[in-house]
Amino acid sequence: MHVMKFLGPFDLRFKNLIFKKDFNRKNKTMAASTFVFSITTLSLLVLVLALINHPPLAFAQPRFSRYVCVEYTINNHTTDGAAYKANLNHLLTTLTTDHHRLPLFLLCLTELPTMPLEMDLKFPSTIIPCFEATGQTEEEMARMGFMQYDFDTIRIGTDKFSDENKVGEGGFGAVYKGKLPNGRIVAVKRLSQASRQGDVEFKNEVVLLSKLRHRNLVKLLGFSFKENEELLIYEFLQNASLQKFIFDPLKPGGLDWTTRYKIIEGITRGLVYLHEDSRIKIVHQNLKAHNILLDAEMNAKISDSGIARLFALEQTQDDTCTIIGNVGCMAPEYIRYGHLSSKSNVFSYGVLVLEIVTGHKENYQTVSNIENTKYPLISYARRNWREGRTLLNIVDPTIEIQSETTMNEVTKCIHIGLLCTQEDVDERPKMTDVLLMLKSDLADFPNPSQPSFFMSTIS
Ligand SMILES: Nc1ncnc2c1ncn2[C@@H]1O[C@H](COP(=O)(O)OP(=O)(O)OP(=O)(O)O)[C@@H](O)[C@H]1O
Repeated sequence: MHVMKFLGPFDLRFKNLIFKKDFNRKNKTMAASTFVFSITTLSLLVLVLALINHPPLAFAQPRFSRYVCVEYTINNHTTDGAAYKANLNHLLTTLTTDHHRLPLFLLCLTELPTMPLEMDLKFPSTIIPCFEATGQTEEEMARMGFMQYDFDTIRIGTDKFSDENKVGEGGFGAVYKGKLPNGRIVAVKRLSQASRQGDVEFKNEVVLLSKLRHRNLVKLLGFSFKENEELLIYEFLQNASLQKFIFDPLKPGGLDWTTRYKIIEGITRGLVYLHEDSRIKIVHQNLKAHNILLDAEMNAKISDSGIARLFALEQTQDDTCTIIGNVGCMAPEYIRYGHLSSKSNVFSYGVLVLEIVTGHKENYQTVSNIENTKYPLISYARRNWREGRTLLNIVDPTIEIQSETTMNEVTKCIHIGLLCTQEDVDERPKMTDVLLMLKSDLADFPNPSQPSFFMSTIS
């Protein structure tokens, strides 16, 4: 018998599985019946199936607390069925031979596209672990320097969530500047009604999110909840959000090129971490200038990473994902089919880079039908690029291009922006490629293709 010690944390819950029929959880020897569920990510599916199909696993973590009898059959193979099977086999081998490699393997699985799958589960056959909410001990949390704060302490620290302390309001709720008893200044996000879920689930998700740690992500310091209230406590960023600097007409010339380039590099590194290096892979659901916060030294930090997970319980079976708040610039495949992947993030990143270089906001519009979404900024940049016009047509006039280095960096960033906003998802670079491009010679860059949605927008 294999005894597996799961080193976790794995992004695995049954919360993404929506059972159409209820079953008697107490009865461990259920009569055969069929359950259909949808699942939002293939990696989750693969691991769930691996677990389902692998009875001899025993788990050290308390989260695997119940056992049910399951045998599965897959009814609905899509075009990704082969990849799924190969990965499942690989995963099973990995599980049985070298569990230390599992986290890496999971990262590789998550490169597969997000897709809803329908499956039938048939009961009973073998005993398998069925996991519930992740149990994180107070000790583990303390080790991470992560805190559950007393609600009244935070309420007092924000002067009862006073208007004077309110620094902004987004789709997830209002944000307040606050002070902890140790004197540390923090930002407190008071989650709106829509985010509510069970206390345990909320805590588990937040603990998971707190493990996202990178110098280009806004640090989640802790959380607090009481009755109907849920709070997230973040490090406070003195310079608030990037959009104020690049779009605010009252701040003309607020950002020189060196600072803009540093911000672009920071966003790139933050996304590389989220997509490839973090223990849980995160596709940012709403990448936009509002969600890039700046510290006192104008270092960029991506905010709201993974926060949509807190709302995921409210997904319906048909949703591939739920967007909350004012959306940034969405990729065409997301608008058309609801497909969200790391490559949709690459698209939004490309838009962000073009916005930083041009100082103009991408006011994309969906005219008459979603096939006809127009991206005026991308179209404008692309047209100028194709026709070989001078950089000055594209670049924010407040940027002084005095040296060859600046000229090179600006040109590179426009080129990267155009590559990232290609319509074909496969043609867009990965964020690791983008990071390399920022360091390499322009001559090595491929030419951006001419996608159809831009054609329809060129007058
Ligand atoms: N950690 C923080 N430090 C300082 N200010 C912050 C912090 N987090 C948010 N803010 C301020 O609060 C504003 C609202 O932030 P929030 O992330 O809630 O919404 P948003 O990004 O504007 O919109 P959405 O929720 O739709 O993404 C930000 O624009 C910023 O000015």
